Amino acid sequence: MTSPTEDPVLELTGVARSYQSGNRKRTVLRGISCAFEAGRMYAVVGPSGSGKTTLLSLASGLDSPSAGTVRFRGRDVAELGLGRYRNRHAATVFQSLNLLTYMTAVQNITSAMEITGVRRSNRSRRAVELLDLLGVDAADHSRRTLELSGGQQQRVAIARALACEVDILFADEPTGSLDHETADGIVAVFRKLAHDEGKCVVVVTHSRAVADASDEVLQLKRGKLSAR
Ligand SMILES: Nc1ncnc2c1ncn2[C@@H]1O[C@H](COP(=O)(O)OP(=O)(O)OP(=O)(O)O)[C@@H](O)[C@H]1O
Repeated sequence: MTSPTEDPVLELTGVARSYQSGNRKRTVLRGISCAFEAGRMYAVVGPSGSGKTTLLSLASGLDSPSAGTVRFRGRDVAELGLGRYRNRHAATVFQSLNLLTYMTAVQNITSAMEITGVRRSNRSRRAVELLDLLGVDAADHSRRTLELSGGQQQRVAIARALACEVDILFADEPTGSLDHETADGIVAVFRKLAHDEGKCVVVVTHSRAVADASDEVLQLKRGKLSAR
């Protein structure tokens, strides 16, 4: 586990998340403190129900903690605004990918740019650059994503997440539905984004291979972090 450094890109301090169910309160995460740096790939592992996706939701600004703070470059994301944090700094690739399957690979990315404010005249060129970076064949750029393989769809979803210059990329079980070889290709993409592009990559995974390929592993057990 990374201990807080002088300049982490993302830092969680004393983070807890509880859910109210009727008159019962259930604490899913408690006292989570950890720091993430640019240029590194992290895996969040742990048994089913240990709170991995909940942690990802808090770190990525999709949800707010019941206690504690999430800081992006030293600034509380609640103050920054969760929407602004997600649009400008931290993107998430969901298990379901959420691609618009009737659109081409390029169109999926350029439509995401409409929301994030990349200039219209630059969108197609930037989309092609991102698809190239992620190893999507040029012939597949203008195919509807419905017609692409699972591995290629995953690459398009990652490219779309990078549609604006985000610093942090989160992914929830990105290799869960892929065969070993395709999964290895996706892991190589994450490592490249961290090590060559300077992104902070945080992946929730059940895969030992993904954990082994990461620079650091955060192990969750009964809502707490433990060193692996
Ligand atoms: N919105 C919610 N309301 C109530 N309980 C929730 C909510 N979201 C998650 N939980 C509970 O929090 C616990 C942790 O869920 P979470 O999805 O974070 O686990 P996980 O480690 O990602 O599991 P898996 O590996 O199976 O995906 C579970 O018991 C779940 O039922």
